[in-house]
Amino acid sequence: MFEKISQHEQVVFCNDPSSGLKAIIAIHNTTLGPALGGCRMRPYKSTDEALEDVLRLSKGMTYKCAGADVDFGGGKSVIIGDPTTDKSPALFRAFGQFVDSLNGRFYTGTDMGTTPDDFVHALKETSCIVGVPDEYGGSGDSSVPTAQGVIYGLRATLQALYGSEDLSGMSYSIQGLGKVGYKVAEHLVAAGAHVYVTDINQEALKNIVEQSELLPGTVQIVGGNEIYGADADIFVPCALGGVVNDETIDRLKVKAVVGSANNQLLEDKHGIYLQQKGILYGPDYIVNAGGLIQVADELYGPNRDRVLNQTRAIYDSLLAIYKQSKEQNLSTMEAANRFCEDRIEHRKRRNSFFSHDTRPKWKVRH
Ligand SMILES: NC(=O)C1=CN([C@@H]2O[C@H](COP(=O)(O)OP(=O)(O)OC[C@H]3O[C@@H](n4cnc5c(N)ncnc54)[C@H](O)[C@@H]3O)[C@@H](O)[C@H]2O)C=CC1
Ligand SMILES: O=C(O)CCC(=O)C(=O)O
Repeated sequence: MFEKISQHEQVVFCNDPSSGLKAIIAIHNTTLGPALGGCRMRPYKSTDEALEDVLRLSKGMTYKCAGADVDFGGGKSVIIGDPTTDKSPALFRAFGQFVDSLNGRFYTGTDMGTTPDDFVHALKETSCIVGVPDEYGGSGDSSVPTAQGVIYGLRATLQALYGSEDLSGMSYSIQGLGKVGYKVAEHLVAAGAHVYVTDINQEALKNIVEQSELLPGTVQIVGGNEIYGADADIFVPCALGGVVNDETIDRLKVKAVVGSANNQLLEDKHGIYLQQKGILYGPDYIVNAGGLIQVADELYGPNRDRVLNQTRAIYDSLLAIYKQSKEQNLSTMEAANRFCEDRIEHRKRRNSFFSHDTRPKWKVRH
């Protein structure tokens, strides 16, 4: 086990038989501040699969926090269960108690399979919850700024590819029409684009088709596997991670991959393969940082303008990473990783120079 978690500071297994909660919290690195990251709920096939996911996701959060320049570290949690049948107030309250037991080392909120309303129950047990609805003192649905950030990422990518950031007239293949993917699809169709969409949820597909009838762009539904070969300009993964892999890369006809899904590359080497194939990759943790920016900002007192400005900066960060990758002949993922690792290293030196006990410097509202 220690070999498996060797890059992480702490991993907590949470078991509450009375509510049925089985969860894992992983804290990857707290150099920049207390760990922050959402909670994913999935019917994982095994504990190993859940552990693998939470370890990868929490590491990604360390890089995402560094890339977005927020004073938090990398953490994430997963609940093993089916989000359509296994949710209950008791389950989220039990989860909240485990989060509280970490005494401010870990803050959490929504991710795939969970919604802001779920965390209203957890909030009764701990103040270390972010992204609950406004009426509960939170900053609301973090998928709104995440989707905005994806749109800035798409604009920057079009700018890098074609010298124009105009979204219209282009085509996009979107995988997953959940909280983030749906908003991205809606925005693109409203801009006059053609989108190919796929989801395992038929209701989400029906909704976007109905919505598109009122908008200038068009929507075409494709099968789960067909999305990889869709004749689109940009592939926009907004569901699971690991979708850019040995099998799918050969099928991609797109010029770029830019989406919200965490850990899109099965392994970092797939970023190099994309580069070799002439496909521009927008590193996921740079593109999808909008939600993180909002929930991190919430702890200083929510301010929508501040969040919007910081989310807009995703455009510039991405262009800077594309430039660096070109100049240094690195994949865009390698360029992004270097940028974030430098920031963390720099802060590590400052932390130890001043003191070991200055975090956290904000007061959390109760
Ligand atoms: N919600 C947020 O603010 C953020 C989300 N992300 C990432 O973005 C991705 C999407 O997140 P959310 O929209 O919040 O999740 P969600 O649970 O609201 O939506 C996910 C959607 O993907 C669909 N889906 C699942 N498996 C699929 C498959 N094999 N093929 C096609 N569709 C499939 C689901 O039916 C659902 O509609 C996740 O990887 C998440 O970690 C990243 C940063 C922030
Ligand atoms: O969006 C959130 O609520 C927290 C940030 C996060 O978990 C993520 O960016 O994956």
